[in-house]
Amino acid sequence: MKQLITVDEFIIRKQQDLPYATGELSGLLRDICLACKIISREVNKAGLADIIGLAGVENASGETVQKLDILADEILQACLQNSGECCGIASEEQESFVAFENCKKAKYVVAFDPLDGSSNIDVNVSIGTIFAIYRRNSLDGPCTLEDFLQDGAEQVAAGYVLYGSSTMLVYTTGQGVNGFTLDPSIGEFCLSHPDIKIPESKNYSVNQSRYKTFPEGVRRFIDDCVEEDMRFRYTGSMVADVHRTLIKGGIFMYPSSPSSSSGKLRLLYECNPMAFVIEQAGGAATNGQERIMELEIQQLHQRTPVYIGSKGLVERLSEKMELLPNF
Ligand SMILES: O=P(O)(O)OC[C@H]1O[C@](O)(COP(=O)(O)O)[C@@H](O)[C@@H]1O
Ligand SMILES: [Mg+2]
Ligand SMILES: [Mg+2]
Repeated sequence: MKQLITVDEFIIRKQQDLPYATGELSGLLRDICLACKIISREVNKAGLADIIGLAGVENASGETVQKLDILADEILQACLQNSGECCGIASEEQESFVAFENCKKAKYVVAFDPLDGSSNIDVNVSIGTIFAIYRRNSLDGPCTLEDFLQDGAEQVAAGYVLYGSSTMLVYTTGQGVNGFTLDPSIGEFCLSHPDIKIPESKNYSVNQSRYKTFPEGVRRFIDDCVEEDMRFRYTGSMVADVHRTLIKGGIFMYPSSPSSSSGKLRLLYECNPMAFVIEQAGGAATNGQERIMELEIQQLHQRTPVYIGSKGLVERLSEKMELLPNF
């Protein structure tokens, strides 16, 4: 029988490679895994329970919130608050960050998109959770806004859980990327994709229906993709689109438009964590001019255009954007 390595076992082994590590980050990663297993269970039976549909409110980004967005947000917050390793959280579904009174001495803060791709919930297309972990600037008192407003390059760990044909955890602590598939019969994430490297390939992923609104450089790049018979794929869930890009290679794009000069996706809990994963797998992530993980962040829900994937394609796109005026 093939030897199973659970994510807990994997984290413990990695921990032994770092003699100075105290186990707090490992504990935090395990708490995120627990929360995502609970979310996965809820997602799988969502059609049977009364949790599909609109929550009747808008979030800080002005987007419609679904009942499952709120449930996932509550599950993550509860698991992290109970963990003792997390000093506070920032979430897509909450206007401001939450400082945990019971864990003022904890070293880490976590930013997350509790449920990504929520427009796909009611049609059974893959959705996910994205998370980013930062070390606090100072351990005095409760966490502050500045603890969350750090460059993506300061991330200590980041990753996502994809609720797809199987549930999968993919994460990095800055030493490569590993993927774990949830075995529902034993309730454990087991190592299935060790040391993931993103290949170069001819796949592109973008919301084509917005083509006319894209900057000219992006339009010409997409024209080349069509000309070269590249494979087009787009689900409308960033987690699913970036995961496919990670495994099969290619580029995922969410450009700016005249009505939204910063695009749609959020830097803190969508673009930075995905950029960390993709870069650690050998790929690249840019806003068209600068590396995503070096962008200055001033607000929790700040948006950015994003072009992310295989290095060669991201470089080609950046060159096109440099040559052509923005609009
Ligand atoms: O419908 P559009 O404009 O293509 O946007 C799709 C994008 O919006 C998102 O759904 C935004 O994320 P949320 O569902 O977490 O708000 C991404 O997952 C996805 O890439
Ligand atoms: Mg999202
Ligand atoms: Mg979301």
